[in-house]
Parts: sequence; C-alpha cells; structure tokens
Amino acid sequence: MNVGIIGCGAIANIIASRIVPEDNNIEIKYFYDKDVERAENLATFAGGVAVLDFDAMLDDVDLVLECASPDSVKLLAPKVLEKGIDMIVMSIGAFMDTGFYTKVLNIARENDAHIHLPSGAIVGLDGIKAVADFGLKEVTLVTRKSPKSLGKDIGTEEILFEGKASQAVKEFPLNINVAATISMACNRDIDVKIIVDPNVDRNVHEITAKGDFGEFKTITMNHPCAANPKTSMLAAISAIKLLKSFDETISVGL
Ligand SMILES: NC(=O)C1=CN([C@@H]2O[C@H](COP(=O)(O)OP(=O)(O)OC[C@H]3O[C@@H](n4cnc5c(N)ncnc54)[C@H](OP(=O)(O)O)[C@@H]3O)[C@@H](O)[C@H]2O)C=CC1
Ligand SMILES: O=C([O-])CC(=O)C(=O)O
Repeated sequence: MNVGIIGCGAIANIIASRIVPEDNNIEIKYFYDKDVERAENLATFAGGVAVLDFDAMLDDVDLVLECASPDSVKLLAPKVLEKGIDMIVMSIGAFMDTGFYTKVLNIARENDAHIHLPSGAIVGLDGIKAVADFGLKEVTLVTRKSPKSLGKDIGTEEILFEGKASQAVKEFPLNINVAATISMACNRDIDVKIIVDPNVDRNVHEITAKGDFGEFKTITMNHPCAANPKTSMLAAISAIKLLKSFDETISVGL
C-alpha cells in the first residue's frame, strides 16, 4: 500500500519513524507540506519523496494520511476522494462543518472512497459508538492542558472554553479535534470544557457518558509530543495502529 502524507510535523514524524516497510505492506512514499523544506527533511529521513505537485502524487497512492490542519482537510480531501482514494484524517474538526461533511460524504460515496478517523488522543470511542443509538443521554468532554500546550501565558487554572464541540473546534482548531471525534461517534454536538492548568504536564481528556446502559468515564493522561506539545503521542500511535489494522484477519474491538 503506497501512502502519501499531508503535513510533515509532529504526528507525521512519529508515524514515519515507526512504520517499517519490511514489517508490513505499508510504504509511506510521499511527503507533502506547505513548508517544502519540512517535507524534504522528512522524505530524506524516511527514504521517500517530497511532493511539489499534490495532484501528481494522487496518481501513485492507495491512501492519503492527513496530519496537517482542518484547513488542509477542507482544501485537499475533496481532490483525494474524487480520485477514489481512501483517507485517514487526523484533523477531524473539519467535519463539524455540516456543509463540508455532507459534501465529502457524497464525493466519497460517488467514488467508492473511504474516510477513516482514528481514535486519536482519547480512549472510550468503542463504548460511545456502541451505545450511541441505545438511550445515550449525555456525553461530556473535559480537556485539561498545560499553558505550553494551549499556547497561553497563565499562572493559575482557568476555564478557556465551555460550550459545544462545533464551537470548540472553531476556537481551538489545533487542540480539540478529539471533541469532533466523539461527536461523530455518537451523532451529536457534545458538551466540551477546555481548561488551561499550570499544574499539569499532560494532555488530559476526561469523557463521561450516561444513558440507559449505565454510565462510564474514561481519563486519558497523555504525554505531549516533544515536537508539538498541543499534540499527544497517543494520537500518532493510534494512526499507526489503524494503518496496520487494514491487514488484520481478525479485528478486536469496534
Ligand atoms: N484526532 C486527534 O486526536 C488529534 C488530531 N490532531 C491534529 O492533527 C494535525 C497534525 O498535528 P501535528 O502533527 O501535531 O501538527 P504539526 O503542527 O506538528 O504539523 C502539521 C504540519 O502540517 C502543515 N500544514 C498545515 N496546514 C497545511 C496545509 N493546508 N497544507 C500543507 N501542509 C499544512 C504545518 O505547517 P505550518 O506549521 O506552517 O502550519 C505543519 O508543518 C493537527 O490538525 C492537529 O490538531 C492532533 C492531535 C490529536
Ligand atoms: O492530542 C491531543 O491531546 C488532542 C488534540 O490536540 C486534538 O484533539 O486536536
């Protein structure tokens, strides 16, 4: 499977350094970034090709892995899907724009392409998906990150945002894609709180779900990526596992 990557930052670097083509059928061959030097550096490291012409890359890939930004999804996903090429998308917040969501869904259906959304920096999506249509009454996400991760210069704990996921991804497009992932898993605009906390050095995501099934709570206390403290290691790792899972004969979990 030939893979092209959009965005050559923290997630792409982890993925490119952990996917060994000899171990599986995945070859991460193409590297695209609006910063060409970043693409060239990662391509050189990974023994791949830095992409100058995005459209030309699409003639030689089986899958495109986006790890750049919600804007890149809006700009480039339609081009990829129109060619019938599958995608893995990390910047899931892009799909909270309902007009864009409907547009890409139609393009993907018309061209027999598939969009895979990794669980990313959170745990518990399996449960949320399972109960989504079975009396799920309430889902909330409380995200707590350090001032460094949220790009704030604050000495005391402060609530930065309280509201719906659709608004959270507009105000924090590079920090709260997980809210979109949860919303998509249960087909509702979930309630989100974002807290900047100088006493944490992890990216913490606490999900609570209540309904006819009972109740569950998951807390993920992520190590941030060294290259980008907004982003958790687990996000990159989940994409690696998703890529490798395409080969599995027996799949575990949802
Ligand atoms: N689903 C999830 O659970 C998670 C999702 N994410 C999301 O994944 C994405 C990647 O994260 P991460 O690797 O940490 O980000 P980085 O900022 O480390 O790297 C992203 C790279 O993509 C580039 N880029 C941005 N927009 C475009 C574009 N339109 N075309 C080409 N290149 C572009 C950036 O350039 P420049 O720096 O110049 O903008 C940068 O070089 C982000 O959107 C992030 O919010 C992150 C963590 C968890
Ligand atoms: O990596 C994380 O902890 C979450 C994140 O940045 C996002 O969802 O965009």
